[in-house]
Amino acid sequence: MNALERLEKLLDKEQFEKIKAIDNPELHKFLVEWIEWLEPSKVFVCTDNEEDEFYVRWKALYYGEEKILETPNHTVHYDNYYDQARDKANTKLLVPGGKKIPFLNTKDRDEGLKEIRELMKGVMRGKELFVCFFVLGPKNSVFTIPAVQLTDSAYVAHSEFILYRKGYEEFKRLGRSARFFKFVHSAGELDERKTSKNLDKRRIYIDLVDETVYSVNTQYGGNTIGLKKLAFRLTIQRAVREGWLSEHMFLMGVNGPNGRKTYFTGAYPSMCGKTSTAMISWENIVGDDLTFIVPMNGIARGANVEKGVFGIIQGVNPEDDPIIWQVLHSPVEIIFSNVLVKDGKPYWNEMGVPIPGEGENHSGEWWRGKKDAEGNEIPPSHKNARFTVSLEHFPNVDLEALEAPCGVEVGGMIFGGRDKDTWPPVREAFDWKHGVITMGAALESETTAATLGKEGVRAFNPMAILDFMSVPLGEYIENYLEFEKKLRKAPKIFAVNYFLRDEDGNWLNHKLDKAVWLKWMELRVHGDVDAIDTPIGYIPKYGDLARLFREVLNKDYSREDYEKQFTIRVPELLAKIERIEKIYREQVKEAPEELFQVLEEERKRLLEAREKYGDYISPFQLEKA
Ligand SMILES: Nc1nc2c(ncn2[C@@H]2O[C@H](COP(=O)(O)OP(=O)(O)OP(=O)(O)O)[C@@H](O)[C@H]2O)c(=O)[nH]1
Ligand SMILES: O=C([O-])CC(=O)C(=O)O
Ligand SMILES: [Mn+2]
Repeated sequence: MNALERLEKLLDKEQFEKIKAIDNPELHKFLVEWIEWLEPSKVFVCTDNEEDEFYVRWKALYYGEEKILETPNHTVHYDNYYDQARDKANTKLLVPGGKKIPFLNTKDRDEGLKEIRELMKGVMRGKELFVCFFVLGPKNSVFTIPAVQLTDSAYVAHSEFILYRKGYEEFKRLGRSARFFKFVHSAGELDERKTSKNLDKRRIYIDLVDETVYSVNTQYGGNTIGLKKLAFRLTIQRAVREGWLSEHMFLMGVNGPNGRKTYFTGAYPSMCGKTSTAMISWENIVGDDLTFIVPMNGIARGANVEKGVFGIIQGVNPEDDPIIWQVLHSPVEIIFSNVLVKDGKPYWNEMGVPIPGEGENHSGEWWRGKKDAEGNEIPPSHKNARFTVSLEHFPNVDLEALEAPCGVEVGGMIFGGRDKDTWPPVREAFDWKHGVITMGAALESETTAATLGKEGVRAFNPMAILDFMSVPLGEYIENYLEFEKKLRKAPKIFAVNYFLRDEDGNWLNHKLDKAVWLKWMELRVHGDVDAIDTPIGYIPKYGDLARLFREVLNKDYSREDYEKQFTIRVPELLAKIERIEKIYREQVKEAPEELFQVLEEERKRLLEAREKYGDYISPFQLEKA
């Protein structure tokens, strides 16, 4: 019996017809093998029909994975108290022979496949399996990658309908020529709150050979939403093989003088400001998490991989995030996850309005002062609580850019992280190579609640992508350096730091100051303002920033603040070069030789400047020079 014949026996006629309409034997084989193995009691195949999407939304409520909130189209979903973030330890890349690759969590492919298959045998007994088709990137474009998702979580399927473009028709159109990704997910056994129970058997295994990802005994989006961080490992591998970039970056349009619009991408680690930057109300968001950048006719062109936002809700307040606030209070389709709910209304930490002292949250029934099993006080919502919503609902979205089959020209690329004491708030690289190495490859950031484990630890995180890296780092950086050679005009590279603090631990910048840095970078892309030459790149002149603070935020910007923020901190910068060089020499090992040269040049410039001006160099001193 061939795969299609076996499928005909397994599926209802209506569901079978939907599969039969796709002429792809590889797909049929994958489906039949997994459906037989998972043993669901029911299978539903989603086409691009709206009714199928409604069916999934309804099932999320029916099975209790989501609950209705007061505002129409709003629901809440909870993950297990210990399943609130990405599980790095149990996320493994399956590679033949289990080859050790520095900084990557690898496992022998045969062993991994065997283990995951055992964990998944019959795991969907008594459950409904959803077969869903989506695409990464805009449809029918150079960016498009089709993907099929099998999941027994209606919440996961529902999230994907919000976040990705539908792909059933694309699968039909492509037939046998589709080079598609495959995702198999099961939430596993659920407890009475409908959250994954067997967390000790939580596994996320990425098969790089077969471009397939398996995820079991977890529900948290970062571990389960196939097209998000699971697909990301696969697209990084493809990008490096094919010579383009697949990045942990937002994509946004910054509005310059006289109606000019310049597109920027920005790579900051999880929970470090991508969404809050791309959402600035007077600029235009295209994407907030994942961007493909492809060279076309010598121009770097970017596209959002997704069409929705799985964003952090903590700290969203009406003053700093008016647009997100407005969308979260309108009757558009939204899934709130791991927030506090009281009388059908969602609440979250630091929302800028009073929060009830009791309700239901990620820990179950909650009251202020409640402690968890470890004795920690449980806040109203989890730090990594999120909202899931389509971008089309945001008044500041650039829909044309979102759907453009050729993407948009990338004018600038920004790197940044949580750094309390080393980098200034914004600076521009001397050139592509300088930026890629001293800003991208040298990125460090403090760990956050987006992953399980300790927070606030400074960690090496090149290009904000280390958690998702799926090829040896040296190859990844080499691909970046090569990328410039395919371009007539390379994007300018910048670095930002929103998280500088003074000696007492107070932030040196307000959350909205980033809006000013963006305007400055926009002007620099077009050569409209001068800058100060420093050992680590170009920084803004005080006068330009003071004018922009006035224009953009209607604020005074003092010379004292400027001087504090933009002081060149030579000891910290030198120590950082030491750390980074050591990591690449001793741990990464196969890094391109250019990386060491560029770091060495930067060190030399810093040492010379220190001779002349001392350890802490005022930007005013450098401006005069
Ligand atoms: N102090 C300070 N905090 C900020 C600033 N910008 C953002 N944050 C905080 O950083 C946290 C996360 O920011 P997001 O923009 O949602 O993070 P993201 O980079 O989109 O993260 P992922 O979705 O996990 O990839 C929130 O708690 C914000 O309040 C800033 O300029 N200063
Ligand atoms: O993938 C997730 O869990 C959410 C996210 O954007 C990140 O952690 O970078
Ligand atoms: Mn992210």
